[in-house]
Amino acid sequence: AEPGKDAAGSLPRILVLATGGTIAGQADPRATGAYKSGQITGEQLMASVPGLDKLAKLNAEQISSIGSQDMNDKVWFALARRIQDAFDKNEADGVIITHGTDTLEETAFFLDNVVRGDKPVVIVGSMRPASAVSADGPGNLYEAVQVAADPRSRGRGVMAVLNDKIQGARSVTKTNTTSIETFGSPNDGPIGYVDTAGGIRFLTQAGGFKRATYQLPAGEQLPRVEIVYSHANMDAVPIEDAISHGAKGIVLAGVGDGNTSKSALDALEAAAKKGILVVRSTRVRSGFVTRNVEVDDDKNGFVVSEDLNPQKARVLTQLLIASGVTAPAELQKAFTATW
Ligand SMILES: NC(=O)CC[C@H](N)C(=O)O
Repeated sequence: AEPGKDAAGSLPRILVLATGGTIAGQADPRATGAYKSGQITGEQLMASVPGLDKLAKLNAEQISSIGSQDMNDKVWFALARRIQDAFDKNEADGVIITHGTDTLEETAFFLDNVVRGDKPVVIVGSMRPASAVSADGPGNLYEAVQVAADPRSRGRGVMAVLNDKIQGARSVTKTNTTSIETFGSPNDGPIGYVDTAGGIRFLTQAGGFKRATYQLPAGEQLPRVEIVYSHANMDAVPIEDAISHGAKGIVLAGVGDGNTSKSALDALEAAAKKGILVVRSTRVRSGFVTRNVEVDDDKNGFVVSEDLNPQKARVLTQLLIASGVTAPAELQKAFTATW
């Protein structure tokens, strides 16, 4: 069969779940340079991109209309359940999520850890609103459909598609506040490229690292996990604050290789003794956090985030706490990607 089409020649069925963000944003005519996220629906978005109907049979549903700075557990759970249902009932061959770019990487990583199956899930956004000169949304959406509709995209987990690059949920991160060239994978680069003329070029095999799939916890909320950002002159106050507000886990956005001051370390050690899960990540953009280098993780009962940045380490910490995992070796293993 031709790529993207099954043996009978029918187009792949793509479910588009719209959540809001700049891709659905419009300029506010009263203020130059200002615009509002999430003003147009997924349906309207797709209608604005010529040629999509030749790539796939698209069906859009509106899950929310929010800027992704307001992304929350409720929308995450709704997305995860809808995607799983569509796959389990064979209603769709792939899913596209339209999303704001601010927390796109967190939603991608959350879904990568909870959705079962090998059908493609693509998350897409844009940096410029639909009404801007050279809006990047329509091109990104077209490329997202190309990727979601292609059988070679199976078994690759959740992928972010923006600005001609296909990036894995574990690696992808926003690197520039305003440029359209913002999403990068600092540790391992994109998993592929896509453009309207050349199609898709994957640089990696499908499959990738082994992933556990976590169950969604009952209720509409993940456990409270705080990120504490380290810096010069760091004291214990932010850690004590997190504990007094009921944090079940603390992710350290450490300096360097996940380091922090003596007083902050002492507070983290005390937190771990109380049963709070302490994960050392880093404020540094790239690299891995390594166990037992300057900090005695074995003695303190800490876990290191490896290559996961603080905001993704937070999501995994939440899922692990919700799953009742407490054994240190098992916790550490969950953070380490093995191929
Ligand atoms: N470029 C964007 O998508 C940013 C808009 C908004 N802050 C959001 O994340 O939804």
